[in-house]
Amino acid sequence: MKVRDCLVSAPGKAILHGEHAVVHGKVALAVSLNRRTYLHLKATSDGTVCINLPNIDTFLCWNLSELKQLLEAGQRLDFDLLKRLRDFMGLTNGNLDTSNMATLTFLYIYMSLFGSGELPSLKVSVWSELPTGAGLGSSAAYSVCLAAALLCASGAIPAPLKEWDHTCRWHQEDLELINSWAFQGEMIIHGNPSGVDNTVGTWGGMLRFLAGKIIPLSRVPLIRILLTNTKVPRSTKVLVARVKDRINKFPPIMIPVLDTVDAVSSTCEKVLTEMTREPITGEHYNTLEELIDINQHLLNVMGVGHPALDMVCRVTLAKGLHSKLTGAGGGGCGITLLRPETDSAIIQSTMQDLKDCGFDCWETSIGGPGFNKVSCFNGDFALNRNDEI
Ligand SMILES: Nc1ncnc2c1ncn2[C@@H]1O[C@H](COP(=O)(O)OP(=O)(O)OP(=O)(O)O)[C@@H](O)[C@H]1O
Ligand SMILES: C[C@@](O)(CCO)CC(=O)[O-]
Ligand SMILES: [Mg+2]
Repeated sequence: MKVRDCLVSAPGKAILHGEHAVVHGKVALAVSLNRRTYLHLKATSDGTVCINLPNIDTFLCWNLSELKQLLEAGQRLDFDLLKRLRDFMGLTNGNLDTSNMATLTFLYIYMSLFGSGELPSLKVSVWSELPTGAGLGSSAAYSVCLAAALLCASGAIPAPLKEWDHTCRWHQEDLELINSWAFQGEMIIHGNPSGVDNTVGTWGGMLRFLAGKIIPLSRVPLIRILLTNTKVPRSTKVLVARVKDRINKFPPIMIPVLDTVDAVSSTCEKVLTEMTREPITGEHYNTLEELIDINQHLLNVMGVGHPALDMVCRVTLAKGLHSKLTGAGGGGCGITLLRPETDSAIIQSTMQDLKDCGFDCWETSIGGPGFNKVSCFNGDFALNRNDEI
């Protein structure tokens, strides 16, 4: 089978409000970041499929003949395939570490998309500017890249259309297909994802997400933030399961907490909208800061805080800045709101204080391009061509 070589990329994300609550049907506000994951897919002819995942030290190859034995003719690909793949990889349920989850996700999407025909020989390399497992949607960016590249290589979606300014775009229905396969990747990595992360990874920009419904927030003010990676490792799957256990244990206590987070997200959305319609005032920023503080406490109540995240809040508050965790929590990253008038000397000294705690810290603004097909190669030559090799 002929497959198209391609290079794709997808952005990471930050959640402003609504992490965890979104898994239980509440609103989340999420935004793409200007740090991305990249995937290069190359057709080969040696009868193997190989993955190079340098961020997680994973370099594996399989013979196509071995993989073919896992496919049952005519069968729809589903959790039976997942089970066969787990057995093939020698995995038990408790054995889903970083490398195994990434590998299983790749094999599942690859086998699902190519399983009804001939398995192609190819090499897939993925590298990322996002910290792995730190709350910035690294799993979703990985899944979106896999879905886009493998769908494109399989011919299930066409190569994206070239635009006048040398960028490429897929049609809405192609993006929906990418998003749905990326969601399956997230299911393997997260267990019970809401879909918000893969949706931001696919469409980019800022959006409101509620029970699978996406409302792009096209008019939002540019907001500067600090992102701080505490470097405390954690797994979204474990944290999502922890919150679920707490909800099951204390429904009358936890359900109102989820409702309150929902109200925080909606109030934040309202303020952001106001900020685009009227002159931005200090009062707008005061409200955004209060919402950040409230939500951070609620996330602690859900059991997804961490002493390192408390430290981020304390260190930044000492400089008058407000922070909350972002993503699944339990470690990983926090976001800090920067006011327009915040002096650059304050920002620099806050960043230094955070670095002195052993954290990584960088300034960014939120928004940014969504998913983009970076380029399509024809052999070693032409960029952005639809030709098959
Ligand atoms: N660059 C990458 N290469 C290969 N696998 C990756 C890469 N980035 C992420 N992954 C996969 O995603 C997993 C991390 O997902 P996890 O959902 O726990 O964290 P996250 O997505 O960074 O944070 P959050 O879900 O809170 O935004 C890793 O264990 C790995 O399996
Ligand atoms: C914790 C969570 O709400 C966000 C992780 O970035 C999980 C999800 O929505 O799938
Ligand atoms: Mg994730």
